[in-house]
Amino acid sequence: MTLRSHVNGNASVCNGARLMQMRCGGIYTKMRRTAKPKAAPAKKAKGKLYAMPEKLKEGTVLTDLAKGQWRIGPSIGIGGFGEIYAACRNGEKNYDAVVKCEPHANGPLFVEMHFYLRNAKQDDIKNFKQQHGLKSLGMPYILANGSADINGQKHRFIVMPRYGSDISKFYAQNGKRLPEATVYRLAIQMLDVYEFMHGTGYVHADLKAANILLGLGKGGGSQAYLVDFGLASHYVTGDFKPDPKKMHNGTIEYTSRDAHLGVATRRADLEILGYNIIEWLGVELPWIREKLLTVPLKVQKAKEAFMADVNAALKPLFPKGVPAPISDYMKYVSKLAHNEAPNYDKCRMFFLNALKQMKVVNSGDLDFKLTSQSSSINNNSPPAKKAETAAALGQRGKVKKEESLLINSSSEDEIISSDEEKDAKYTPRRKLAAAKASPASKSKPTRTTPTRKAAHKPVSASPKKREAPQASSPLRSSPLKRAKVESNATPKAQGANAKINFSPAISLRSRPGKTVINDDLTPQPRSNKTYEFNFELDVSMDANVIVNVKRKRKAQAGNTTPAGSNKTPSSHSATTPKGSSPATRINLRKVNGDEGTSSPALSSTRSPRTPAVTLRKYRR
Ligand SMILES: Nc1ncnc2c1ncn2[C@@H]1O[C@H](COP(=O)(O)OP(=O)(O)OP(=O)(O)O)[C@@H](O)[C@H]1O
Repeated sequence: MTLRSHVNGNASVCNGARLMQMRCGGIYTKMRRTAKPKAAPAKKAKGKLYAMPEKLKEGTVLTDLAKGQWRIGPSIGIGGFGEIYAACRNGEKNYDAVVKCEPHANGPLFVEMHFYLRNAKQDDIKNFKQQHGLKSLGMPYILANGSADINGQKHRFIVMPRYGSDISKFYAQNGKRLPEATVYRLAIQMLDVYEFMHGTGYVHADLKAANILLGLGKGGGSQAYLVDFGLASHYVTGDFKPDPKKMHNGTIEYTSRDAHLGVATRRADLEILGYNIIEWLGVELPWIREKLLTVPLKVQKAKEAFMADVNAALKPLFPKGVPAPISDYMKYVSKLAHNEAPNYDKCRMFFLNALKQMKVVNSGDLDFKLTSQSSSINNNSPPAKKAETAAALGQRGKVKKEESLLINSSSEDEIISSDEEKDAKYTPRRKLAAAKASPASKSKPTRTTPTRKAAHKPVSASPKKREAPQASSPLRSSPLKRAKVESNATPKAQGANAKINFSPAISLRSRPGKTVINDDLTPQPRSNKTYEFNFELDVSMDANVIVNVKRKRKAQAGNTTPAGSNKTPSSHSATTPKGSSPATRINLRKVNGDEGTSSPALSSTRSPRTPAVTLRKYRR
């Protein structure tokens, strides 16, 4: 079906595969419709919290807040909840900008926009480069922003410079590895971006090959840009307080230990970079090799074990010897305190020294061609699988873009906290789907290959350091009630020990390779329909369900039953044991059935009402 939309008076047409939102088992997710031409209405359906943006037709003109006009070109990428278009100033021919457009209610673009507006002004970037003796910096910036009414739906858009291919394409083309020297150069460039960003009080939290784009145009190939600031948040400078609402945010393969606990820290960014560079060297990360990605808690544990003894963890990954910069860097990161400012110069030196030894200059185009020398690094070669041809990749990327992100209602479904506010303006992006496949078999779709333009040559790190300000007014700091899960351990120890673990049977779902955001920026409104079910029954979950999670204070011995509850055998079996830590209580209610009916007379034909199911909190 073809849908007509109107943007600033210009008729536009959208058709074909669109993303639509599905809600299932209390989880909001999206499903991409592929072949069926009979599309659902572009407007979000009643009860759906997310909507993908309306398709912008080529030639559409958007007017930004400063009255600048931007002509939309072809679509060049689809992110989790938005679409990226090439764009140019109206009247010009050079599509050297991109427009990222999302429904107004989507939180991440709001976060990204404000991050750019506040912290990544072109002057700030210029000053940073001057202060640090850098010819270029892989920090994007915003050119314009605005709102547009598209097909009756309010959208937000930002305009940014256009970059080239993302490096996941080269990684996949090379059979899942990058040349060693290029890995080190990328690490240095990303540390530069981190230093700039951390200097503004924010962390990125989602570095991965798919979010690193080469510059566009002549010389652009020497600088990599870190994009997608939808997860940017203020880092903590005080106590380490795990936040259940943000646990496991990021891309599961690379999520840091702190992010698994919902805490934004600078060391977490460095750790994420560490996992990436190890992988770029052709090594399969242990939690990927062991196929743990669908269970975030297992990934979290594996990473904790990994970082607890970096030497021992790296050895088997590099049987011919662990590259010095990798072990030095990972050891350094493992020793950082959660609120400690990293020594970026020191980190860059690990990689610069390695480049020196390899006699590779840290300038000129980044080389993604794998030679026998650059691929001879001592690793396990998990990607012993054949390198994929560019053509095959292009095909695969295409297929992936259209694949269904279908969720099933298994016991791994995410639990949505009932503590969430109802009056929030922005909707968090919960990209949760039943992506069971190993990420090893996945890669990002191939992007449009750029033509080259401006010349930049990066130079090594400079001596000047920029003081990171105190995190005072977090853009995404939660105004919401948070679970108190602090431990008494020291901040550093807390990073490793403080945890809330749900039952493995109710683990948070992850999406290998994809960013997952469980944030509280835009709490989910409650559904009108809730269902009650007995935990021990085989329940079909193909219905809208709200699962309210509440933690209780430590129950007194012999008084673990919620007052007035009709306990079922299942809830008895899950009662908090004497002396255990506060329990997690989950209420499951059904509204459009026999809500409030707990008559024993009905029990022969219906499930008994289960007012509360108490789960035990895991302790180490
Ligand atoms: N400035 C840019 N220039 C060229 N391509 C871009 C640019 N920004 C993004 N892209 C392309 O669009 C894709 C999606 O962009 P981005 O990651 O910012 O979107 P997202 O909705 O936040 O995605 P995600 O699902 O990774 O969170 C990128 O992988 C990249 O290929």
